[in-house]
Amino acid sequence: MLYSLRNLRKIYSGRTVLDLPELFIEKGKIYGLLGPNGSGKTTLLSILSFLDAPSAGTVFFNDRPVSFSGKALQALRRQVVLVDQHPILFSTSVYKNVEFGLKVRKLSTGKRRRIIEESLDRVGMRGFAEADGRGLSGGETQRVAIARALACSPDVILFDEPTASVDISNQIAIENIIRDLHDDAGITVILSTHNLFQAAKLAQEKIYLFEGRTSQAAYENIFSGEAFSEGQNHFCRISEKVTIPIRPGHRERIKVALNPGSVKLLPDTEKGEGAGIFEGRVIQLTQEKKGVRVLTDIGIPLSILLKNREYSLSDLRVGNPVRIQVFDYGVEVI
Ligand SMILES: Nc1ncnc2c1ncn2[C@@H]1O[C@H](COP(=O)(O)OP(=O)(O)OP(=O)(O)O)[C@@H](O)[C@H]1O
Repeated sequence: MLYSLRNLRKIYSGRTVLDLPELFIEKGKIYGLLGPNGSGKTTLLSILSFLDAPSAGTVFFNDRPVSFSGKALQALRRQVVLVDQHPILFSTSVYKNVEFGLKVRKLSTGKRRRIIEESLDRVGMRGFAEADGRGLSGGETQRVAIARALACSPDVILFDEPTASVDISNQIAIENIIRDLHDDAGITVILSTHNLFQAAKLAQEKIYLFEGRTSQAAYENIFSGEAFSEGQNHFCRISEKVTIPIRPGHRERIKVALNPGSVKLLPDTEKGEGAGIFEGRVIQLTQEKKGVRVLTDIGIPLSILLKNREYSLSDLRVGNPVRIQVFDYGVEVI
């Protein structure tokens, strides 16, 4: 087994944010790590990449217990690399950015050149070798960060939301790169994503996290909140600004899943406030098989699925304002 996690916990200021009695990850597969904001995906990735130690429990890597200190950790960090959600490149050429890890390993100039060119080729960025790393778009930066990771010839690459801040064309390119890493180079990939469709497309195995624990269900838009009633109307308060209508019969703290297909897009002209109506911004647009997924920020990140026709009639753009309505029938208490 590549990873076995036993009784693993991460505790921040007395709060348990990760609680995994048992988790196994096999070699040579692509794993999708799914879960709402704050469910512990990034925390788990930083432990799996040996950048952060668990508060309790044991991580076995290739069947050996990992000690999160000392020299052995350096060797493990070469085998496993994490590509951050917002990678930071140095203010120098793309070439030199990729070269950095290789210089540390004291490889000859010729060997370095070959590895850098190969890595940049794999991500389609060889033409950018002399460009300044700081002048690239989000998607290009992400691709260079992948090349930088690849240059270290790791056995495992972890991605934290690899396509969260890139446009659609880069998203497709990055998904293809990830697929090739697995298919051609046999690298084990673990990627966190909010996007169930992306996980379905890329991953052979899925791990669902909710509030730091693994969960079985593939629900989307999962939130916790307080259920309350006002007369005949029933609500769940998810945050200070976001209260959604729910069906009757619930009290106190509940978990809800909002079906992305039953959230309605309201035209700009339809003004007025009401239960379940929210204003926010478009964060990300993704073409999927069944339609277009719109990630919105309405005070909470909410994913909506629009039919292609509905999308083409709208003028949704990343960064633009959006008005939506949530209905009680689209909210499942789980
Ligand atoms: N350094 C830290 N100190 C205190 N709390 C933290 C720290 N890092 C993470 N947390 C908390 O741990 C929980 C899990 O966070 P984490 O970033 O792992 O979630 P996530 O699933 O990656 O979320 P997102 O999708 O928003 O990135 C959150 O409640 C977060 O506030």
